Amino acid sequence: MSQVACALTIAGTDPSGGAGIQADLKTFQELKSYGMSVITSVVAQNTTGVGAIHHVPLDIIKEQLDSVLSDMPIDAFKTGMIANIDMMKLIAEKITSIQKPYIMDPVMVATSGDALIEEKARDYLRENLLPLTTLVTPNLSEAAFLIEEKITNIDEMKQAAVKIVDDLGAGAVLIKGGHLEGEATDVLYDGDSFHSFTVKRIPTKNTHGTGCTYSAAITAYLSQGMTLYQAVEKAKHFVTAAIKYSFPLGSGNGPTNHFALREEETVK
Ligand SMILES: Nc1ncnc2c1ncn2[C@@H]1O[C@H](COP(=O)(O)OP(=O)(O)OP(=O)(O)O)[C@@H](O)[C@H]1O
Ligand SMILES: Cc1ncc(COP(=O)(O)O)c(N)n1
Repeated sequence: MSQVACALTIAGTDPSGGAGIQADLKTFQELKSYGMSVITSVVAQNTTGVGAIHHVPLDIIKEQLDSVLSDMPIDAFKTGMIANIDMMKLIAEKITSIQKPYIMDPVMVATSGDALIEEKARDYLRENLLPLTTLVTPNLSEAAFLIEEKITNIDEMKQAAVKIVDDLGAGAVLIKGGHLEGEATDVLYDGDSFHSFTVKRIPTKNTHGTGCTYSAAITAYLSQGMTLYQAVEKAKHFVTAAIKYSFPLGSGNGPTNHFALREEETVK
């Protein structure tokens, strides 16, 4: 590692600051990794939903990747929104040279329900990008899409986890249970053993960007050399605090609070 741990995100944007690249960079900064970003799509969105999407031209995505990869150290990286097959092909080709932990947030729809990737790109993602991952972090509906079966409880989350790693070829999987009833339980499976991470559900509608923030926190901690288990454990703590201290900003689902660890310090 260089003087500072370096983390890269390859994803779409959120001008309202709660999700996408903006959430990733805030999280990297807050957790003390040096943050870098390659933008795939410029998304006009806020807490209420998505207005419009401009896909960055492929040659400019390539130039961004080349600029970072040819000059900067990378200790871990993540992908978020990758809207279509052409972008996925390019990114798959470029990231194979990185040889560092790769965390994929298989973003498909925003909290608001708006689609963020083309339907036919989902199969490409499963078949071509998933096998390159160190960790994939689907929510319940993304995991259900990956295995083509419904998931309605923790046992089914575990069965899905085994399929995603053993059959589909992910390095490891963290299935997020934020959309289940009751406690917020996530299941980590690394091909060997299971770990569950459970917190009491926080009563809030301000969950815009939780998935992005969580996977960015895991990426930051992995960039600092932690084991997968340690990184997920600490990231779960971070995202839970970010939800607990979330901001009631905007008129839809407000953003999580990336200063949350500082809030915890002040109430100690
Ligand atoms: N109300 C809540 N209280 C506590 N933890 C929560 C709550 N909602 C979600 N989580 C946790 O937040 C993390 C993100 O999970 P979630 O399943 O919501 O992912 P996501 O669907 O990708 O995110 P988003 O809801 O932003 O689209 C997980 O650790 C989940 O358990
Ligand atoms: C550019 C971009 N990427 C991802 C999400 C998903 O956000 P969430 O974490 O709320 O599901 C989003 N709304 N916008």
